[in-house]
Formats: sequence, C-alpha cells, structure tokens
Amino acid sequence: MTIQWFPGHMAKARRQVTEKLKLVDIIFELVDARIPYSSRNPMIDEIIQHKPRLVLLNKADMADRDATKQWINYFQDKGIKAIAINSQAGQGMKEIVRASQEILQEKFDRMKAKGVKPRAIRAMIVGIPNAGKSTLINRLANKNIAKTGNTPGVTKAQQWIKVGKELELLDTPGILWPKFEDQEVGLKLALTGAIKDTILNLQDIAVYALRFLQNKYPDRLTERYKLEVIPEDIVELFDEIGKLRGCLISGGGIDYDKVTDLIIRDFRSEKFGSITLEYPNERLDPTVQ
Ligand SMILES: Nc1nc2c(ncn2[C@@H]2O[C@H](COP(=O)(O)OP(=O)(O)OP(=O)(O)O)[C@@H](O)[C@H]2O)c(=O)[nH]1
Repeated sequence: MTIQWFPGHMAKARRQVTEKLKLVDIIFELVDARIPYSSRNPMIDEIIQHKPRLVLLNKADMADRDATKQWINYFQDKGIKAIAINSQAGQGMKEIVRASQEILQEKFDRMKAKGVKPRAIRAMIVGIPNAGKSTLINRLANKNIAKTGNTPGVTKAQQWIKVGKELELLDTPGILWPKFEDQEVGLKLALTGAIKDTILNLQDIAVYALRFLQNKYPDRLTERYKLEVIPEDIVELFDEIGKLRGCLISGGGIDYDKVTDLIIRDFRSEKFGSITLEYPNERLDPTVQ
C-alpha cells in the first residue's frame, strides 16, 4: 500500500484517532525500535492529549539492545512507560498487559471504589505505516480472534478483540503519518521500509546506509563484504563492493543499481546485524533539553 500524506489524509487520519480516543483507556503507541524518534508521529502528544499511553518499541529483535535500553530510559525520563517487543515472534505480549495494568492501576482503583463493575482495559494501537500494527494485533489476538459485539452508544460499530480477560483491543489501528521534517529522517524511514522506495532516490538510501556503517559499524561492513580496507570515498566503496560481489555491467564496469539494491537488501535482512539508526542522546527531539 502506498500512502501519500496530503493534508487531507493527515486530517482524516487524525480525526479517526481522535474519534476513537474516548472509547479507550490507553493508547499503545507503536514505534520502530531502530528509529524510535523518526517513526513517531510528530503530533502524537497533541492528538492523544492526556490519554494514558504505553510506547511499544517494536522490531526490537532488529535493533541494538543497548540502544533500546537507552530509549526506554529516555521515555521514562519523559514520564512515559516504554517496553521493547517483537510482534513477529510474540515477545513482550504479557508485558504489554502488565504494563497497561500498572499504568491504569489508579484509574481502575478509583472506578472500583465508586462501585463500577470491574472490566477489561480497552486499548487502541496507533503507529505509522509498517510499524507492525497488524502483526501486533494478530499476535495479541493469538489467532482466537473473538470479536465482541458492538459497543452501545457509539454511532459506528466498533469491533473489539479480546486479549485474555484483562485487555480488549480495537481491531482497527490508527494509522498516523511519520515525520517529514528533514532528509535524514526520510532516509531512515526509507531504509527501514516505512516509506515506499520510490519516494526517495534509492542510491541516496544506500549511500546513507554505507555512511552509517562506515562510521558506526566498520567491522560489520568489512566482514559482510570481505573488504580489506574501507575506502573513505563513497564511490570507491561502491566500486569495491561491486567488484567483490560481481555486480558488473556487460562491459565490465560496476553496476551501481545492483550494488544499491544489495546494500539496501542486506540492511533490511539484518546482514549487518541488529542496528539502531538513532540514539536519544543525539538531541533529535528539539523539545528535549
Ligand atoms: N523482525 C520483525 N519484523 C516485524 C515485527 N513486527 C512486524 N514486523 C514486520 O514488519 C512488516 C510490517 O508489519 P505490519 O504488521 O504489516 O505493519 P502495519 O503497521 O500494520 O503496516 P500498515 O498496514 O502499512 O500500516 C511486516 O513484514 C512484518 O512481518 C517485529 O517485531 N520484528
């Protein structure tokens, strides 16, 4: 699915989330653990207002463990609970329920004191395209998708998925737009697959990946392509990888398109290992001192 975020789309996406806010106790904000800053919706705080939230650092299996810990602390410092999960393998699912209960403990205690009958926590997942929303919903539903009846009192019928006795999840997630504030954010989104390749120049994405590896993980780059040295010059680096990998055009020159595809594919399929593309201490968020 190609999503083009025009102002009208953004307004609609926002309205859809806003409409459902009143139905839930908590928002599960799903972000990509490799780019927790760039994969957050820039207006999320404004959109969800004071609704309790749990940040889920998804695809933690593809991210650097130490970086993920730093991100959890970063959110904690902002007063937001965050946990690392792997929706594909179903890791962290119990933790989601536990963390939600912890966050909502006071609210539910108050309800109990007022004599309100105990009920399951109601939640909704929001996130940018490709963050893993459907994968997480399927995991939490655990194949036994037990759609409950419509919630009375709302004009449009809502379907809820029961997750054990403790949690009910809206079956349609809120899709929000990513940040488009600068080129680097765009490159990170493209490299991790959050935006369609056609939006950005593929070679720019591959160059970004190579530069990142050159700086942060030279050993992994050397090891993957069996490089003797890593040329500083990016064209030379493309040439070297092309030669070693046989990415050649018929006359014998380097086929840069092939090298480009190779690098992007290798990154996405974790041939360079688990990698986080941004750290909280890089002062990415202008609102953070
Ligand atoms: N390695 C890994 N891959 C994941 C994880 N969660 C989701 N994926 C993969 O990420 C891709 C996107 O997942 P989806 O569940 O389709 O994402 P979505 O947010 O529903 O995407 P849209 O429908 O575009 O909004 C799929 O290829 C999933 O298999 C995870 O925790 N680890």
